[in-house]
Amino acid sequence: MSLHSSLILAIVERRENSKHLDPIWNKHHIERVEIVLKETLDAKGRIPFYDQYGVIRDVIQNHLTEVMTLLTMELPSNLSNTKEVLKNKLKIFSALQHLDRNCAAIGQYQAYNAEVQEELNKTKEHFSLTPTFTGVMVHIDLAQYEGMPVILTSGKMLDERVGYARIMFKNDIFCIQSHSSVHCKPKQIVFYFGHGTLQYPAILVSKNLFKPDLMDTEWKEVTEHKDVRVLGLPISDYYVLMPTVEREAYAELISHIFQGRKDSFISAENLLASWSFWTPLLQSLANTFPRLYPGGADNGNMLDFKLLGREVTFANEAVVMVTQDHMGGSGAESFQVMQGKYRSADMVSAWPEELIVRLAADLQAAAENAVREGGRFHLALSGGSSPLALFQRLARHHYSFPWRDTHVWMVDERCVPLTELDSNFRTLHDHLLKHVKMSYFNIHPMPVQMNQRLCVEEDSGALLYERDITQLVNASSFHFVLLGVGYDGHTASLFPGSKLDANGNSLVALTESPAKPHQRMSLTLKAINQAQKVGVLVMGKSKHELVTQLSRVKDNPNNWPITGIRPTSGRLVWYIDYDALLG
Ligand SMILES: O=C(O)[C@H](O)[C@@H](O)[C@H](O)[C@H](O)COP(=O)(O)O
Repeated sequence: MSLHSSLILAIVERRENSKHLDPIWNKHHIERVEIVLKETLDAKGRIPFYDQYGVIRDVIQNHLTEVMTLLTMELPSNLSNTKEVLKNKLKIFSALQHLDRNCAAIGQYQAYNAEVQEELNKTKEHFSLTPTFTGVMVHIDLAQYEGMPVILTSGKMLDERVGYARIMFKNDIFCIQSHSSVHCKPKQIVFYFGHGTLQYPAILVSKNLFKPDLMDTEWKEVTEHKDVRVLGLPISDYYVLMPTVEREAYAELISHIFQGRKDSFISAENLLASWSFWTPLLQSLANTFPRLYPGGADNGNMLDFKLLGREVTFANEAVVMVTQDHMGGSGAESFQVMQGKYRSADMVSAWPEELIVRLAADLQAAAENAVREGGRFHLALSGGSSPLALFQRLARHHYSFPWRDTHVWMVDERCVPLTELDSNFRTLHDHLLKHVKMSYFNIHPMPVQMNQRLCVEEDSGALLYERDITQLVNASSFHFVLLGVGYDGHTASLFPGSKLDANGNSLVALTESPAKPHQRMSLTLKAINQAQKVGVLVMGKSKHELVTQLSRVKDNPNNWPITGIRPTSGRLVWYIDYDALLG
């Protein structure tokens, strides 16, 4: 057995050997899990390596992720069956919720940049955005752990060198008077990997939780110890278990972790799963400026972070404020939302984040209005990448959105099974629907798969969808249709060159896309133009050319399908971010 596994197996063994743990190892009892590895050292001398990877790839992606999977995986029937352990760990990987930059707070110790300039021979203008500190919140999409945050934290140049995994349990006892009595105290289990105040590896269980069994001889209870505090509690408040035989492995492993050594027993599959889980977070953080911290005890509480719903932010205002100017942004006017006209319709423009905030607010206002007037809100949503930030915003910030009275329809769909990553419905589901409380009956995916085949005319999927619209939506007029626009001027799945009028009176049609997947189902211009409000969302520098072109062309739906969007009695609003508008 390799070093790494022998340390971590202690965690699994404990889980397995304790009859007390099984019933409380779930979201009902666990408040949160914290997995922490703090270092006091800097990255000096290792910069050519470190600057490419940063704290996430260096520590979080391997060591701390490994601890996380072992703490949360289903226990194998036989611990020495490495295949089963691996299978169970991979199950956790596939249940991890996608991470974006809101899920992490990042920092960089102040001297780091000078070290980079020196070791990489960079000029004084060079600024590295590599984080040397991070706190990340992860959620596991399993019924057992729903809503239970797992927090992974690591950093260089912190106040002490310590590593532990702490399971904090909910305290369901409401203490009225004597707060110092034992049952009012925090309930936690700490797998202490060493260093820090305790110095030796140990498992600590709060006395108000349960008394751990000593079923094996590998662990013994320690009752005599120095008078120290461990994670907020005097050591006398814990049952303390120590390994009986001084397992060299612990000491060695810890020193490997602190030296940043990568060798461990983790299988290639495991490594790949971890790599692909962390990559999107790194990509989304690529332009984020880390908070600078002085290092050591001087950090005070400036790296404390808080969890706000699904977001992680630093708890205190930054001491070193970094303005957008450092990033080449344009400072003061960055928060303004501008109103104007575009193609003789209304236009709202702002920096991406403010634009999404505004669009989400407009959607909520439209929803509340519709529900007030008629008890229902019919919303049709597009695919594509632009609305993702909107979906996330709605899911994370709009708790008073009237989802119960909202019907969600699709503007268009790719002819692939709804579970495929390509499917517009799948994207909508993953980023919005599964995070809000909506009735199944109000969710209307397009029937692209019927009779075990995809988008075949004779199966009449388009007709079926049209019938649903006519039956449920008053005068087949959606309250809000959200569109995107493609580089070739397509909107929904209505592409240049396809005879759009040929759809006549139909509301839904099968169409062909020049790009894969070719077959599509789409609302027609007629269906969209009957809506009460149509929003077109255009984001990103890469759309600037298109926005300029569209501002010049006349309405010509056959060449530029988006120009066919002219709501008959409704209102059209363009939501264009500054990147797309100004380039
Ligand atoms: O299924 C789709 O792809 C669409 O509904 C499509 O009309 C989309 O809105 C545009 O192609 C813009 O896509 P982006 O937002 O990814 O640029």
